[in-house]
Amino acid sequence: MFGWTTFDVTSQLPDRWDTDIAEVVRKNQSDRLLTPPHSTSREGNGTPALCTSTVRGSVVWEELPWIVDLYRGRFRELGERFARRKVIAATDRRYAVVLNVQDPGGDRSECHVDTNPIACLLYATGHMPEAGGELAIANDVRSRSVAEVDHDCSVIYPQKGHLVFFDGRSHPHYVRAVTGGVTRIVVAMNYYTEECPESMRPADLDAYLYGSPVVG
Ligand SMILES: O=C(O)CCC(=O)C(=O)O
Ligand SMILES: [Fe+2]
Repeated sequence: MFGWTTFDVTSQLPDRWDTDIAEVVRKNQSDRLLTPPHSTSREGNGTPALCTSTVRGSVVWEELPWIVDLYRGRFRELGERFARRKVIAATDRRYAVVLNVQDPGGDRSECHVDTNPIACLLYATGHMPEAGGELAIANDVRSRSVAEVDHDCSVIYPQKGHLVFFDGRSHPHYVRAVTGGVTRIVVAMNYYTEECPESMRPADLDAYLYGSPVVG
C-alpha cells in the first residue's frame, strides 16, 4: 500500500505567494513533447508523446527566491520529520525545484517512478475531485501502465497550500488530465538522503524530462 504525509503550510508562505507563482508561470511556461520510454517510464506499450509544461529550475531559482529558501530550510526540516533521517537539498538547479503546469484540456502527465528518495510537492492550485488533476499512485509496485495504476491506486487531490511528501521510487504514478477550468500548478521539489544521494540520479534523466526542443 502506498502512503504519504501532508502538511498545511499556508501560514508559512509569504503574502501573495500564489499570484507570485502564477505570474512566473505566465511569463516562463515552456511546453515540450515528452516521448516515452525512459528507464523511469511506466507507460505500458505504445504510448504516444505527451505534451508537458514546466517552468525550468533555473528560472525558479532566479524568480522565486523565497521558494528556494523554504526548500533549503523549513520544508527540508519538515522532510526530516517525514523521513526520520537527514534530508539533503539538491544542488543542481535544473531539478532541485521546478514548477509543473497542466492547462485545462491538456494531457495527463507521464506515468513514471521517481529516482530521488523524497518527493515534496507544494500545491499552488486546488482541484475538486470532478475537475481532474488528481495524482494517482499505484498501491501495487508491479503496475506498469496507466490502466494498471488506475486498477488499484491511492489518489491525492491537490489542495492549495498543502505540502505533500512521499517516496515515489517504487510506486508508479501519474497526474490525470485537468478537466475543470483551472490551470494546475505544483512546485515539485526533489530531496536526497545519505543512502540515496544526488550523485545517483540517472545521467540521462534531465535530457529526457527537460532537454529537447520547445513546442508551441
Ligand atoms: O504533480 C504531482 O502531483 C506529481 C508530480 C510528480 O510525480 C513528479 O514531479 O515527479
Ligand atoms: Fe513523480
